[in-house]
Amino acid sequence: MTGQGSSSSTTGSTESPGYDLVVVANRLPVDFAVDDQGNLDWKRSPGGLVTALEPVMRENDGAWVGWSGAPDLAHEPFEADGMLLVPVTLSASEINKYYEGFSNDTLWPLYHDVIAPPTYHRQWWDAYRKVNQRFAEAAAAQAARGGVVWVHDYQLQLVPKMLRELRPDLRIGFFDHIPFPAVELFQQLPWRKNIVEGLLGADLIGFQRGGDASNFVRAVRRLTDHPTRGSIISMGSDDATPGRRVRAASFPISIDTQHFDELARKPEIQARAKEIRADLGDPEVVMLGVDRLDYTKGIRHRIKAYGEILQDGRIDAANTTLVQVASPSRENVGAYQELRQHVEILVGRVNGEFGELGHSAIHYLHHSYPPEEMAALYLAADVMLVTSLRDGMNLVAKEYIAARSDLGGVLVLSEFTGAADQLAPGPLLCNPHDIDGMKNIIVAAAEMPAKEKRRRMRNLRRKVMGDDVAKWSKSFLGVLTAVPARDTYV
Ligand SMILES: O=P(O)(O)OC[C@H]1O[C@H](O[C@H]2O[C@H](CO)[C@@H](O)[C@H](O)[C@H]2O)[C@H](O)[C@@H](O)[C@@H]1O
Ligand SMILES: O=c1ccn([C@@H]2O[C@H](COP(=O)(O)OP(=O)(O)O)[C@@H](O)[C@H]2O)c(=O)[nH]1
Repeated sequence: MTGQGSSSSTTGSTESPGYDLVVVANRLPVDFAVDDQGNLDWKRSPGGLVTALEPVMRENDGAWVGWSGAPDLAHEPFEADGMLLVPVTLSASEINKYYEGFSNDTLWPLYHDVIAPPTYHRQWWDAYRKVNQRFAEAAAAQAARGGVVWVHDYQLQLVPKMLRELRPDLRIGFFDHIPFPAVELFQQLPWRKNIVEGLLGADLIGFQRGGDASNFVRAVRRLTDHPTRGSIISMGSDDATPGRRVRAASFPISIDTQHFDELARKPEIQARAKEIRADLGDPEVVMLGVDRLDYTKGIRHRIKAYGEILQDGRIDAANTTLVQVASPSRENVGAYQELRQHVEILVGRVNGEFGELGHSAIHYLHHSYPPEEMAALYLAADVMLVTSLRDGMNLVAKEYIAARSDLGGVLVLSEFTGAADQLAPGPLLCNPHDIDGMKNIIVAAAEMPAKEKRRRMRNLRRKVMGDDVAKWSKSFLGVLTAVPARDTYV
């Protein structure tokens, strides 16, 4: 299916067959399922990226290229909610090598400060290249002449260069949702130069934090001969491509703030929050952690600190409860399997020691919840614990703030999140590696007077409520579309 380019769109391309705006991300914004008749069915998946891009996709003539999430699932492009969805098929072996392997067992740990040791396998790299090429070809086939293609995240870092080789007329943006590591760590990667050159195929490379953008520019300086000036990298011309400039800058992502604010004001969500507290036995203090079960999130450090606080008698398990949502994630990757074991042993130990009949010290939930339940959990929680060892942004922290129009609740936030760069001062900042320090902060949060909570939450809401995700996508695309359109078309 081919859309009609529209010259009135914000991406401002010329009339030509194809889509003015093409988003390329590892996952499509839908979940596939087999219906009662055995037919393939899909429903929207409520991810942050969908919310962020939906308004621009609707305003423009948008196509979204991504993987369905299942092996060997071949599906024709189809229309959904005013955009074209273009499924990219991955075999079971490619999921193993490209997604679980290179993306989540090589790049993910390397980019998160080697919290877990990255694994370097040449076969995984081959699969990564091959799959990136497939995504680039799918995007090249959909984009209108002079159109805008926005590539997302570490799974697809080679796509910008591959796409530019196929379609030099395009304006190409890339956004990195996770940290970009210091060059001293990045240099471990045997294919470090290919990754840097892959990204430099873009006109604009966005990062969550200024520090990530600087790390990337340092990697460019160390690993290539491209001249740099501040955040601008000059790419020389060759026979096939004219010279151009690449900009690396920070564009911190946000959430649909209004949606979370409105959800949390609904009487049924407020009633659900009360019900959650009642189900927990109406403790004086409810603490909450919500994370994918990922070793970057500092779940073990948090539970260790909490257990020690109970052990020290600084908080009484009889009137305090920790609810820990640990949603299943990347379950075929060894480091995630090990983490699950460690966390569950730790939870069992703390509960065995400090739980009573009818009252657990920790309520551990290995599930995923819809946004309505998330909003109710946020409202039910006196203290929100975000203790990541490293995190690109952490949207949970922002959602908690957006949900607390009652100005109740305290946010404990790790220094090592992108969110901390934006929100401090306001949250109680912690270093999750410093267990004693974190214990003091958790106790201070639990005991904080209501007046101080209100003052902090008011400040935090001032920062978060005016900075929603539509603003994020508009600001990135604003800079990208300011890049002059190129006439070359192959
Ligand atoms: O697709 P999965 O492998 O199941 O993983 C889920 C997503 O996790 C990562 O999220 C990151 O992006 C967030 C929004 O920018 C940010 O707040 C967070 O700190 C990051 O970890 C990943 O980057 C996505 O590609 C995954 O889809
Ligand atoms: O059971 C769950 C757990 C998490 N989330 C959502 O997943 C996102 C997590 O984003 P974050 O940036 O905090 O971390 P990531 O998992 O992307 O690394 C947030 O929007 C949460 O509301 C959810 O919908 N249900």
